[in-house]
Amino acid sequence: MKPCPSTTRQLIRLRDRVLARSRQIMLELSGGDPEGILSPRHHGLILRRQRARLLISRVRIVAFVFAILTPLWIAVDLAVFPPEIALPLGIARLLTSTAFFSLALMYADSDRVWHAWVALGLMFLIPTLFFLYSHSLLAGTDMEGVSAAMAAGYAYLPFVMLSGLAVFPLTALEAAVFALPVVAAQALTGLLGQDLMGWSNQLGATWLLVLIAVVAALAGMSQLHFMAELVRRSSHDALTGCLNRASGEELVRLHFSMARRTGEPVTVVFMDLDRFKSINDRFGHDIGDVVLYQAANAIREQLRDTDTLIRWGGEEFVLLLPGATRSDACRALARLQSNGLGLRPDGRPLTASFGLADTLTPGVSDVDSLVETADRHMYAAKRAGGDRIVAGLEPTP
Ligand SMILES: Nc1nc2c(ncn2[C@@H]2O[C@H](COP(=O)(O)OP(=O)(O)OP(=O)(O)O)[C@@H](O)[C@H]2O)c(=O)[nH]1
Repeated sequence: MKPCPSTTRQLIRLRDRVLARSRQIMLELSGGDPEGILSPRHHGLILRRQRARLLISRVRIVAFVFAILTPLWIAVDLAVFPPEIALPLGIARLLTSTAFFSLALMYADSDRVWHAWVALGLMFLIPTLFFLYSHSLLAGTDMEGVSAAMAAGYAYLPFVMLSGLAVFPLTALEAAVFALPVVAAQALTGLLGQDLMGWSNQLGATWLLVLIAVVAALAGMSQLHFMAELVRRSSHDALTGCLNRASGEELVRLHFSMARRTGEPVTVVFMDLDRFKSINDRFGHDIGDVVLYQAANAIREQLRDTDTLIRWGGEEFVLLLPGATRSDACRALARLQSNGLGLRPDGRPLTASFGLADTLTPGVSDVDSLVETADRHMYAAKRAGGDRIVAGLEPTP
């Protein structure tokens, strides 16, 4: 007996709702980012590069502002201090300003982590040296009234410096490393008897400085946490939890340049699910989404921790296999094919067409040609009927 068409439609609608809800629950449980699709190593890599870029740009802005502000105070020094103090202080200010200007020009387009650390180190070193010099100059002289007040102002420079820690997204350890020399310089002036505040205030001032450093470091840490979350969200595809195309492309470029430097191979696999449109057409878009999600999961489970799955767009994915030649990748993909990518809603196996290229493939000279070659091979697999791997290694018929 043939089932009544309206009952069939109702059953399909019910199944759609159940599957859509289960997909939603799965995504909610995983926070939209099923753990492991993107290894922490890769997420860390992108975050580190973006943070380094941000740190360097902030250092350069702050350095530029201080390069302008530092010499402006020369007029005040000349007005309140005697020439034997105001003149060397003025020269120190000009040197400090020049150092800040140089820092503002450094590492313009860099996203290297060690560049960011060097820039931050200089950012704190330059005013610390100025503080130590100005302090030793002013501490040896007897001053009263406005001059004494202005001289005491120099003693507060470390407080300004350490509150500036809050501007930078840093870990607790990094904040401690940058804050420690400043606290040490401030304590040193007290130990050497050069305190402009008087002994009674010096200890309390050092303690206050540490507290300010801790609070500023907490602000920097919360910035870092916020940034990590933003990077995670902006770099992932919400449906499958894979890296999205923009971040994926960045990672492919990064691995390509590392492979060029080290001579290690890296393989890019273009993968396109076969006849995916017919799933949407027959069973609806929500079921199509579930199939996509399950396929991404199936691939993830079979990847190594160092491999990355990127959703390139629609039902097209890119697999990035660092350290693998095309032959290695073919073996991994053959395993993937035999274990399967999940089922189509009608119960038949879901298949895909794979196109490969590695850094040793003839004609691959840059990252664009690497991706284009893999894409071309994938289309060759598609033209040949799908459900196959084309690596450019096959004997020509
Ligand atoms: N459900 C769902 N479908 C999507 C999504 N992104 C793209 N698609 C669909 O994927 C289908 C891709 O269709 P085609 O490019 O014709 O590819 P195909 O049907 O897989 O055919 P072959 O690639 O030749 O095997 C289209 O129906 C798109 O609407 C998505 O996020 N969810």
